[in-house]
Amino acid sequence: MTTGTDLLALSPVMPVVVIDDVGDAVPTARALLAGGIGVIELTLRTPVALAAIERVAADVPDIVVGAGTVTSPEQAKQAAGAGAKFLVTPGCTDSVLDAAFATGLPFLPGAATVSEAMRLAERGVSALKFFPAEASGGAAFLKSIAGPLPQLQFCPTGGITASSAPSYLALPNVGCIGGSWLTPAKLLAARDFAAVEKLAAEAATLR
Ligand SMILES: O=C(O)C(=O)C[C@H](O)[C@H](O)COP(=O)(O)O
Repeated sequence: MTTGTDLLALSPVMPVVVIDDVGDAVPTARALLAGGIGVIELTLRTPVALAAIERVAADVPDIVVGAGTVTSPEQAKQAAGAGAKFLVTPGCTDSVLDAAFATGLPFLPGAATVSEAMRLAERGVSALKFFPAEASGGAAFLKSIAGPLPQLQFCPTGGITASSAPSYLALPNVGCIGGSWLTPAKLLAARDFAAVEKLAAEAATLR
């Protein structure tokens, strides 16, 4: 996997995961993998996120682990150092984009408007995260821009559920969708990894 476009092809759903207890990282990754999802985005929203990436990279080599919520150049560097195989950003600035390019990792920069998407395309990006998807116009927005921007592929994320997923996945410019519904905080707090595996198995058949 070398480009953002390769990243979109890994799975119909990119699980967006918030880890509070670093001990949950490996069992969560194993549960997703057992359910048929071969990719995990660990968000840099908690103090243990980088350690969680390190553990998954070391202990669950069969899942492709990446870092989400990358909002600064330093975080891009740190995530790469921790063993992340890809980066995802909710939006994008020039400095974050430069730092992401510098890691050499595939990455999905976030965009929510046509102009943001065009600016990223000018920088050579062809796979983007569309965030926050539901709040920014949802599937109808992506359908509208497939005509003028046919070269761009998206991973819409934000407010998507198992029931709204098919309307996104049916679009020609959607490579995969992102969502946190496979790993709800409640299930992780209860360490109910069997339930995570079940949600993953359902998500794996979405496309
Ligand atoms: O953390 C990031 O980098 C984000 O951009 C936000 C996440 O992608 C969404 O919070 C996931 O959306 P939900 O599935 O609605 O929970």
